[in-house]
Amino acid sequence: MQFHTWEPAYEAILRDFGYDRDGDEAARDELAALVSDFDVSRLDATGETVAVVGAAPALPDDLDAVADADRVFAASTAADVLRERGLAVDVHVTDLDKNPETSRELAREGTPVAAHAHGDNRDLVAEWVPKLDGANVLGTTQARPVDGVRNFGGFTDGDRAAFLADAVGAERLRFAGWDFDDAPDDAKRRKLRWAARLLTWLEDRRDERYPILDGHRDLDWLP
Ligand SMILES: Nc1ncnc2c1ncn2[C@@H]1O[C@H](COP(=O)(O)OP(=O)(O)OP(=O)(O)O)[C@@H](O)[C@H]1O
Ligand SMILES: Nc1nc2c(c(=O)[nH]1)N=C(CO)CN2
Repeated sequence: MQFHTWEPAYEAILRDFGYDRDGDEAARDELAALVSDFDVSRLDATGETVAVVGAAPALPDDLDAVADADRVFAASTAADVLRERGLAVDVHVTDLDKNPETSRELAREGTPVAAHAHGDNRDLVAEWVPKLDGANVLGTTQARPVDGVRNFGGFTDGDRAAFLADAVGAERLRFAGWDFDDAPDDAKRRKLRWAARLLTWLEDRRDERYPILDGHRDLDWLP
């Protein structure tokens, strides 16, 4: 997704949460100093079904879509649930705030880690990105992309995984581990609300219907 297409969504998110754009840009620049260019063609999913795996509490009972998929893009702690059950992770999408040791292990094994920098995880980026095998790190930002730091669209780890799958040519997206009604607190609920909005936008752009969005579709925020 071109940044000018993403930017209205980004600005709506900045407004809603009161995030500081300068903070996101500073985080992006710090990440850019730590990563090298990642060859995104390594993730090519043309013609494939990608499972976009979120970390809803019911994920362990929702693994059929994962087993059926050609590739698995796992968000944050969803990667741990999959690995505990012997299921492969093809990309780990994370802002490093929950399971950075898993990111380190995956990158060491050769699995790409899409590591995201924003204004509220700069300390984590500084601490953990240098510990990851740099050959397997794809730096991402929600601000304007620079150098090796890319913006495929998306906000939470899970919806960023979906936008990444879209960007690398996935023919079909399947969702596992998503539940917009099962958030532990209000902050998470608000973030999931944006995840639902952004996925509604994605399904609209791709002319698809994702059952996880039933009862949660929202395009009213689009300028
Ligand atoms: N009920 C849910 N609770 C938590 N995450 C969910 C849920 N449903 C879907 N997800 C998706 O799973 C992703 C991973 O969840 P997890 O709680 O491990 O991550 P997180 O590191 O707190 O995510 P983020 O930093 O993006 O908020 C979320 O980013 C979200 O997109
Ligand atoms: N500035 C900022 N950006 C974010 C944040 C956050 O807490 N602050 N959280 C995210 C997903 O949890 C994604 N992006």
